[in-house]
Amino acid sequence: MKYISTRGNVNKIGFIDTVLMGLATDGGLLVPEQIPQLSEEKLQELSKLSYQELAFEIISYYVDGEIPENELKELIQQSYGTFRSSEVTPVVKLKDDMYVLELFHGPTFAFKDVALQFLGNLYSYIAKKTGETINILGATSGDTGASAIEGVRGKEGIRICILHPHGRVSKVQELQMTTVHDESVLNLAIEGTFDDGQRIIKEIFADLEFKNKYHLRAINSINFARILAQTVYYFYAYFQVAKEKDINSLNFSVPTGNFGDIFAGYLAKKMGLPVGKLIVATNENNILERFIKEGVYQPGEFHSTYSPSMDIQVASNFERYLYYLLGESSSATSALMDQFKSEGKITVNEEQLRQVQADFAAHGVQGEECLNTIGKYYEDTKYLLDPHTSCGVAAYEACNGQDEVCVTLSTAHPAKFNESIEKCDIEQNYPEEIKALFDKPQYLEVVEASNEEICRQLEKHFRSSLADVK
Ligand SMILES: N[C@@H](CCOP(=O)(O)O)C(=O)O
Repeated sequence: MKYISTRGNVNKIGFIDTVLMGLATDGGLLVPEQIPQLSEEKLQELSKLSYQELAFEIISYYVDGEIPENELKELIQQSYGTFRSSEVTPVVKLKDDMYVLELFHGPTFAFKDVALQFLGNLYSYIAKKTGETINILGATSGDTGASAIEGVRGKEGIRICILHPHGRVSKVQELQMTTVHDESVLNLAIEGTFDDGQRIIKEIFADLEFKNKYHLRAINSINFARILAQTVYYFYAYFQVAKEKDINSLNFSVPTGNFGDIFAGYLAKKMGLPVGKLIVATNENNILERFIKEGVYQPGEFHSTYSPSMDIQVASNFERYLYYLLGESSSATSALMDQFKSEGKITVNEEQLRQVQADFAAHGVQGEECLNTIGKYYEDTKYLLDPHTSCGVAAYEACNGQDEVCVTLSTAHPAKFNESIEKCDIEQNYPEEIKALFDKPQYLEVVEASNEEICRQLEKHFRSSLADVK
């Protein structure tokens, strides 16, 4: 298994180099040269496995022997041993035709833990094996930050810097990131939006001299390892639903911001999992909904919403999908990404739009609809949705067809978004870990959202790594 760039200007590399490269050096995203195809018999076999066993099987296709089997198994056990549910990502039935895939049983109560517990351990493994210096740079709209920090804190030889948009994440999200008192962790609250942070880190990664000097590594879903670990739970959910229902295919409704989570579902489908519709649920920041409905990918006005983790205009993983939409043509992908840079939009032709609509359905959820859905499901089922999951459920209601069965991805625990839940007049019980955050001091720096300022901060934080250069 080798990896190539969506823009075609990176020599083929293996799995560990892919993890270390993060953003491809030509500015594109790394993808597997060929996607493994699983037969029906293989799927049958996989359906009998525990989450950890399944993760091992799926991940092995992509690691392709670069990590010895027993060590990969150990990495996976370590990563999911921190989850509060023995099933890791349990499936809960809410309606006859709708299940919720609970992805929030990890240490920071968000779906990001599923991949970032694994990636944190993987980075630590690579650091130990190869002596590579791991200085992580990431951007968050709320959930990735805490999850990434939790995934690597206390691990020898790893430092991390996370950018979050100042005042635009929920209080719990902010506390989860900023109450970690560890000299290897730097939290920068930027005066701007998540898109500013994501643009800045991508520009810094593209400055290869700076990236190499400070050994910068990616933790966001630009890193293919993130997508890979997230693919596992689509398989797991499918197998759990298939155990109790006779299904030929299964829809998934996915709260979507950076397009990484839903792209993992797209990858599972390409591997042969019988996925029906992949439903993109957005909030008022609906660039993806507009693209799927109209074929034009163009950022709109930024909105602060009840689901802050999805307050994203430019979705990182969109380029990975574009590459497949364009028949795996790196020259066509580069041309469209160049056009996006110069004109600020991408328009696909009618035939391509038909393909997009065969791959995805979409629904943009407005604030009121998000809160009403939380209220309605709480009243009807006593199940409390967080505002992101609520967007997913509202999108299932809008897009799931008759006789179709859907799994909605529950991306976070409602306790992370008390501001929104309180608006629904619902009182919730907070997990002890979250309650405890409110008594802790915070460590963060509020900084201007400029490349110069962020580089200055990184030089300070990662300075000692210069001595470690191999
Ligand atoms: N929604 C994310 C934004 C970053 O996305 P990622 O999947 O690329 O890490 C967040 O909560 O931070």
